[in-house]
Amino acid sequence: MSPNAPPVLDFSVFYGNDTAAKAKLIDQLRECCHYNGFFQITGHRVPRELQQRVMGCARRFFDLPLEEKLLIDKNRNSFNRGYELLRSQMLEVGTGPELKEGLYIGEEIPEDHPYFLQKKLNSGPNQWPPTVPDKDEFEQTSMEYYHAVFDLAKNVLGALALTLNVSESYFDPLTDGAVATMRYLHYPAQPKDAEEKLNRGIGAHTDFGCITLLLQDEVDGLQVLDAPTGEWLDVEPVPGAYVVNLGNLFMRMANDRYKSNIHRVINKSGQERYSIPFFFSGNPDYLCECLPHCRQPGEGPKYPPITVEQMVTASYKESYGRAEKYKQEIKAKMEVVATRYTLITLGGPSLAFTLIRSFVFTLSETPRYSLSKGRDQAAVDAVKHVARQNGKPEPLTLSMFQDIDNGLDIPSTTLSALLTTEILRGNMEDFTGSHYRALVGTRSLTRNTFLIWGFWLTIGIAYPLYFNSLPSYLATKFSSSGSLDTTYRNYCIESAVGVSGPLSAAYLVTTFFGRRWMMGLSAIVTGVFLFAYAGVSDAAALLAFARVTRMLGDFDTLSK
Ligand SMILES: O=C(O)CCC(=O)C(=O)O
Ligand SMILES: [Fe+2]
Repeated sequence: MSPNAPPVLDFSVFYGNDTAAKAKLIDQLRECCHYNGFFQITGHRVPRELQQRVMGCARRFFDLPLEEKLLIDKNRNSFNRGYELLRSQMLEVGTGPELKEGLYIGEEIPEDHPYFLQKKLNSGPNQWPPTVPDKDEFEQTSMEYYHAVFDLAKNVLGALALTLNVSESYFDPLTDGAVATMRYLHYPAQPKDAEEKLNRGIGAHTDFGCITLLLQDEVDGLQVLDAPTGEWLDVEPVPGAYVVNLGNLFMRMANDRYKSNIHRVINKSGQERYSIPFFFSGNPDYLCECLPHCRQPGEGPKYPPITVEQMVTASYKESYGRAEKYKQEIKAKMEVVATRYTLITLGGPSLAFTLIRSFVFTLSETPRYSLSKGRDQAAVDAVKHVARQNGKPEPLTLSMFQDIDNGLDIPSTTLSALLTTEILRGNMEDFTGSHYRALVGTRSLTRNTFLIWGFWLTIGIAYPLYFNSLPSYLATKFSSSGSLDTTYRNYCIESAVGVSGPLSAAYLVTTFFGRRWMMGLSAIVTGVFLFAYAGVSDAAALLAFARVTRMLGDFDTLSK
């Protein structure tokens, strides 16, 4: 064992009459508290046989199938009792959720107990596993052990009082009615090649409460940070010993003179590891103030008074919140991957169909477009082509168009392409008053007109609601990273950029490419972008790609 590793001290002298030996123990404890707040004790009064029995309980519980352990899921109550799933907690920033599962047990607080009624810290009935073998023995051993370690914690606090040169009973107001939690912990054997940083049994942390008494099995993994050297020291398991460490609450009361030290667990042993920490918080209403002899004359306390309950609750919130946030981030990343796969699945076939449509099948320009360009023969050919494809007679001929032109007395010069202004004028003629009057010409026409307008109005409202509100609702409901503002900002940008799609399409179809090639080209570019979209990894690039594909989509629609 490295010389700085927490020393193993014989606590039995605390109970004996050898004052010199007791004074020496107190000095050693004081030194440990100043150094890093960690030490191990043997010679306490918790029987070895009870320790072995309780370790057996821990193993028995964790051997249960997951669904049976989940019957007493800790998330079902607010008083910190029950089963905690693997990877629920995350104490160290920058690591993954922790590779440990736990069972939280505390004093049996029935629902008519004042602590339960007043919703005091971690106070409520225990959640016992209904299917654990030897259930009665399980509950009885767990509580017997809890009370034995509770008493030991009081003794250790008595000894710590002596290190501060106050009476052994100094902490009685803290220990009377104290709340404590013990955890059965199981660290599954970590895969050999697992990345250490992401596979902590417990990430580097300090304990929240007053003091912790930890029973380890024979598998090592606990390490304490040696502040002066920055080295991680192994806290080797000593059969029957308790690893005692001070928590943040004690350090605060001691005005930082005594240390609550950083520690962690990495189970590299290749074996299952079990441990049972006992976290002694104290009476929830106890006001933690600066302890005597923890400041120089004239020196003020570093921290204002705080109750045990306030302090411990805040620490819990912080560490569980971190694990939750991490999981949300992973979820968001998974969503990006899922989007990629969706786009590849959709973009691939659409690109293939575009290529087939452009190069395998002969696609004619639409007759209406050809006519507007004065290409009557092309219009006739297109209609014939469609008829032929469908095995129908081909009734349309060029002379039919010429007859119509002659009948309308249109001079042959206008058979050439129409000017854009002429097309526009022609289109505007549709908007004369007589056309609108016809819409309400009879009762049934009026009814039908208003019904149709009503339908389109509803569709017009439903469309943006569906495309904008639903995704934004989903984005904010299921992802912590997306905010409503961001989602709407993105839609505004997308829609504004999208306007350029129809405008450029309106111009480009009048150029040399015509409608057919512009449609084909835009479909190809859309397909290429959909593929490229799939490779995007950050939010800004995703937004940019969404805008371009939306613009191309509008382009495509208008060209049709
Ligand atoms: O399991 C261990 O050895 C340490 C547990 C611990 O540090 C904790 O639960 O806070
Ligand atoms: Fe700890």
